[in-house]
Amino acid sequence: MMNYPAGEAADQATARSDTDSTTPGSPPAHPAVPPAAAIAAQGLTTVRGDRTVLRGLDFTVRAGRITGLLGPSGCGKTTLMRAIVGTQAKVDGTLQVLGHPAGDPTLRSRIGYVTQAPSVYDDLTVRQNLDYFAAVLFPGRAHRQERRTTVDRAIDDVDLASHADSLAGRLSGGQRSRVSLAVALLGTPELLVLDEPTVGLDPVLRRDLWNLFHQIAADRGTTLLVSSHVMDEAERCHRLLLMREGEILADDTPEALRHRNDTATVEEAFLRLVDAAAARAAHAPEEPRS
Ligand SMILES: Nc1ncnc2c1ncn2[C@@H]1O[C@H](COP(=O)(O)OP(=O)(O)OP(=O)(O)O)[C@@H](O)[C@H]1O
Repeated sequence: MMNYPAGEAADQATARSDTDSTTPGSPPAHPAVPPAAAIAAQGLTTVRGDRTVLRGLDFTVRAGRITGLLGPSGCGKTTLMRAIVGTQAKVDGTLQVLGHPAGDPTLRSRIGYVTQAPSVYDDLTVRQNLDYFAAVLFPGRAHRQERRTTVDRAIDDVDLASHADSLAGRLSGGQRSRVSLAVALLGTPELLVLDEPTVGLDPVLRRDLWNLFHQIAADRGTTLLVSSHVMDEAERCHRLLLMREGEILADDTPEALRHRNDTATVEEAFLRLVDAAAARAAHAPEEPRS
């Protein structure tokens, strides 16, 4: 894998510049120049089957930053990501992505989406998989050199040069996930939506992938929205959206979350916010939950 600068120092430096907050109860800060929003949601509600999975979400995701979408299994992270990339039905409210309504056809080439299940062809090699998707993105003989350069770069990005000629079906789970990520990187998307990209990876690979995410954000100006239910990954993000049961509990930097909740870790801050939300719900009038 490419040799990336230490992620955490870079995170802390950039996190310090993201000091405003939309967590309920916190004083609003007013930066001189409001940061651009890559994603803006208002009243975002989604029903799946007979359940309301997202419940009136209001949030923004900043351009050029890494935003972690964290919360327990089943809280609605994948559903929210599907809404953002335009593959989720029954989405109500307002959801603007890169200045367009989510799902707008012009967004297709501007967003890279990596689902939890790797979407690769097992009977093709790593390079053949990437060649195939590159041919869709950059068709024709005129783009031959561009295809080759882009495929080489994507393979290098995810540290699979030594497996470029291996069949995808013979790779480990983590390696197949990285092929999926390489596919998403081919078109140099402005927004990368990554659904639990580090699940099942060993600590060294997880660190290397997070360094890659920071490199992509810093060098290419890409906005990354990365879901995880592993709270220690929270510290690697510039900003966090903490979710629980279809609601956003906090939208802030890791540092501000720890500070405001007077905790040593984001995980403890999250648990405090969960307890506070449960206490509020216990005192609120009964509402029907579908
Ligand atoms: N196809 C579906 N039909 C009906 N309900 C669904 C469907 N897919 C997911 N759900 C429900 O939507 C809720 C949110 O699921 P979602 O996959 O968005 O959660 P998640 O936070 O991504 O979970 P995980 O971390 O386990 O991937 C869950 O209660 C789930 O049961």
